[in-house]
Amino acid sequence: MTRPEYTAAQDAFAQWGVDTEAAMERLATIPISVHCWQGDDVVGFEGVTAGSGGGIQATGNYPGRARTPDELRADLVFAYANIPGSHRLNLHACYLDSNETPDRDALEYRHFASWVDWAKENGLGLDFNPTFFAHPKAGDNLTLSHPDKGIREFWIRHGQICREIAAQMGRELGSPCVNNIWVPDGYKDNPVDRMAARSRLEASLDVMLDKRFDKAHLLDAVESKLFGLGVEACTVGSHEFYLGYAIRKNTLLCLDMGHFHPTENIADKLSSVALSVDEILLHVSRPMRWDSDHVILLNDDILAMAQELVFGDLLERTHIGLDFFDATISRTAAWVIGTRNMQKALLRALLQPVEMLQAKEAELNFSDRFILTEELKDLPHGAVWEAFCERQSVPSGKTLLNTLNTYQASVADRT
Ligand SMILES: C[C@H](O)[C@H](O)[C@@H](O)C(=O)CO
Ligand SMILES: [Mn+2]
Repeated sequence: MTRPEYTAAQDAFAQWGVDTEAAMERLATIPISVHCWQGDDVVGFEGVTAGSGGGIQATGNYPGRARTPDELRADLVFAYANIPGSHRLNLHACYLDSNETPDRDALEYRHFASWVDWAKENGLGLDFNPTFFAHPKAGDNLTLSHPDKGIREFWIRHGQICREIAAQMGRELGSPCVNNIWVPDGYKDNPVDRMAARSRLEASLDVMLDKRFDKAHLLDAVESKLFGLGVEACTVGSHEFYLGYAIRKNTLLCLDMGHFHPTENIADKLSSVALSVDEILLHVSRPMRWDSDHVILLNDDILAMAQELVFGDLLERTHIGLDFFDATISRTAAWVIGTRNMQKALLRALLQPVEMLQAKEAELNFSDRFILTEELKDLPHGAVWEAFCERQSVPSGKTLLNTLNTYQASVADRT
């Protein structure tokens, strides 16, 4: 039954020429790649306790951390049931599901086969990431750019294996698997040979990415970063490095919202990058003073990002992934609320009278553009979101609060 609040909202938006039905239909088709690592504080299932390393760190000791693949999958099933639409799972190589303990250069598809079966059962797509951190051979915060050829070759092999695994995942699921490459490589203090380090990274990537795969199965992405804990002076894979690399090698470019100077506007980068690369991967995140990976809020940064995707007609060639991890709150709540915030931002963007706004700007009528953008903020977006959740059979408001708390209570005794 249609609620009167939705009917009123539909009329309010129609007065601006906006079709709420079309907006909801479009939103339902946008997959979000939910990151596995929010569920267990980036620990993984290798059975070693190396810690996340590489300058990334989950902080907090909230009860309920998933300790096994089965626990993580149960938590994910719960999370997806409370997120409207059909989505993807973004898996890291350190999340293998096996009784064996292969090193990173000995991983095989079969170590991840259970994830693929589970993804099939749950109608999910899979994305993948080689894990270049939390390993003795990454102890110097140098991997693909390490001066030691043996260490570079170890990580190249890991990267090659991960591409094979990702391609097979894509093949099995009939949906291209985005395999994202992020390396922590960098220097705490000012290096004196940046050129050598970057040349080594480039050469390693070239070898790793040499084999061609069908794009229907595998999409390679490279992720840049400004700095991390312990690599404050120089990150080898900087934004300029990877922007150039992605253009030259025709890979996706991954823009992580926490990987730039805190005053930079990441939404502003989308249109610039999209003119030179075919497809973009986003790691939607929330940095606070540094790459702190806070759970995303429905804030101006996220709204601006969603607006650029919609206004710039970039949804078809942008893969929306999430990258946050908070261990001070319920991890399943973090997944659900964070993912829904991304969707709410997209819905708000889809509910804008884009052509009207763009026409005002083209006429240089900045006063009208200003008046409109501010007045439109008062439209009843919430009623459309409620209707969307209802149609997708997921709860909202107090029911969602209770659902999240009940599940959290059921996992709180994990030690
Ligand atoms: C776990 C992820 O690979 C990692 O967060 C990476 O994407 C990143 O953003 C590192 O800062
Ligand atoms: Mn990231």
